[in-house]
Amino acid sequence: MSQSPQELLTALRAAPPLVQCITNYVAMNIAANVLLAAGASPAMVSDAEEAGEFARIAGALTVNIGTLSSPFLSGMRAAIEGAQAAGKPWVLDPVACQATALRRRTAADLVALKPTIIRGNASEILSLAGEASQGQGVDGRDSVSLAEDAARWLAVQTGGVVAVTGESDFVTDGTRAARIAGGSPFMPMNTALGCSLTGLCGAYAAVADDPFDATLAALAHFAVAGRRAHEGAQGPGSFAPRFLDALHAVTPEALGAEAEIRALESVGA
Ligand SMILES: Nc1ncnc2c1ncn2[C@@H]1O[C@H](COP(=O)(O)OP(=O)(O)O)[C@@H](O)[C@H]1O
Ligand SMILES: Cc1ncsc1CCOP(=O)(O)O
Ligand SMILES: [Mg+2]
Repeated sequence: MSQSPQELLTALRAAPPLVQCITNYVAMNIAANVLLAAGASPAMVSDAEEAGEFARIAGALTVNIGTLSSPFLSGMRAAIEGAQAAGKPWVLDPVACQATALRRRTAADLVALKPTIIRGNASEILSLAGEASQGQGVDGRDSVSLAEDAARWLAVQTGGVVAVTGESDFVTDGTRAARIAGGSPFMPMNTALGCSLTGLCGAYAAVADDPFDATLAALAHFAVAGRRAHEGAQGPGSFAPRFLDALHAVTPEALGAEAEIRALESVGA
């Protein structure tokens, strides 16, 4: 039986999950505040000496290659091993994976470890699937619809869930798929909101039975809060605090009522 975003937000607020975020220097503060506002408990723990131990006690792990370096990578590997040993979900954010040989190689190595969820913009998901990508550094430059087949292929390869985000979002586990509408054009003008959404996917995955339901709930929470925050915002600056407030103010009932999730036909059903 699938769990709705309303049920999952109720569960998350009842028992805030501990989410280990190995994320980039740009995102650390923003993502922590986003998770706290939504109702989760973030911890930015990345050193290899403790990352594996921490992953065993966290509800979920998120791994982000935004400011990639050897120490970060060692921490990621230790943490993934710890999460997998403890049966905890882990989420990959392949930031700018199309940009350099190091990023392409690292992202491919991490994908081979079979993340529970991969969340990226369309340019990143295309690149992960070995297709041409127009991404410019960390910014997506391709449409979500162009990356849908790449996402399905990647989901089948990993056995996990793949989320492609942009003006409207797409989620698939290779069999099921859905689109989520909402958000705000000010969101891509605020750095690290994609990274923060990856953290929130981890939070929902920690409380959900099924990572597909968790991903839908996280994306819907962002879409609803983004749409609410857009009202009255003058630009990206005034949007940012409104967005944090909206993440916090959205109740499970409002999430259920305002989420615009459209299920697509199952492949092979
Ligand atoms: N033009 C847009 N309109 C509405 N929401 C958007 C738009 N672009 C991105 N978003 C939202 O911003 C969040 C971050 O997505 P995205 O910008 O694709 O990630 P990244 O920052 O990793 O490139 C997602 O919730 C997504 O739905
Ligand atoms: C600007 C920047 N540079 C390296 S990581 C990063 C943040 C990217 O965040 P997001 O992918 O969520 O926009
Ligand atoms: Mg990103």
